[in-house]
Amino acid sequence: MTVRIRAELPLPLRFADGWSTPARVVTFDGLADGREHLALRLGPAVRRDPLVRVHSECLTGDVLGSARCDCGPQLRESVERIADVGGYLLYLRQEGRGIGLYAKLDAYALQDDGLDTYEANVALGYGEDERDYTVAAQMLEALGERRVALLTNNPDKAGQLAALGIDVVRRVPTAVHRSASNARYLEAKVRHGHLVGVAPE
Ligand SMILES: Nc1nc2c(ncn2[C@@H]2O[C@H](COP(=O)(O)OP(=O)(O)OP(=O)(O)O)[C@@H](O)[C@H]2O)c(=O)[nH]1
Ligand SMILES: [Zn+2]
Repeated sequence: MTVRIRAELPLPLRFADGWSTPARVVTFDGLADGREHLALRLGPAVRRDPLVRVHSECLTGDVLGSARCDCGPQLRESVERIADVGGYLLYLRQEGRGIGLYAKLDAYALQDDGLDTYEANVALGYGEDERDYTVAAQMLEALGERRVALLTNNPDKAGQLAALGIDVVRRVPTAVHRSASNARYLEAKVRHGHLVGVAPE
């Protein structure tokens, strides 16, 4: 089934500190997994290579302000940077690197006993990272954007999108949002190939 835009409408954003930006939210029909993924269209319209952030849902970090990860600050940084130059934020409903919210919280309990974020997933019987970016590629195609600059430190995300037919012309690193509470989480990401704090070559 071809993926099509279902609706697009204004969704002005205002954050707790008062920073605000106009935005448009886009919904889709026909996405591969039938879940309610969203795109936000932000900033000026650009003719080539929009800046795109593919953000996986993290209820604890994005909504509640959990300091165990860097998702909340990355989401805010992404919205601001895309609003500056023009592009999209794709908000994918694959919580906990695809294992779900309760399983992620089970994994947190194991992390408190000494496992890292990836080992904890495996101890629970899941893959280290179960995310699949098929729906992100489908959303970009429906938006008419096959060439993008991708805001990420995660080479797997860029690699999966490229394998799905999206031309990632540039990787744009995100800032490092380090704190005492998320330091071990970020170190585990680096051990698994994330380019945290590394500029693209
Ligand atoms: N299973 C699991 N998922 C986590 C944990 N901490 C954060 N997540 C999830 O990880 C996802 C965010 O992925 P990250 O690896 O932080 O970042 P990324 O999006 O792959 O990489 P960047 O694009 O560079 O930010 C969200 O779905 C979070 O819910 C954890 O300890 N265990
Ligand atoms: Zn998080």
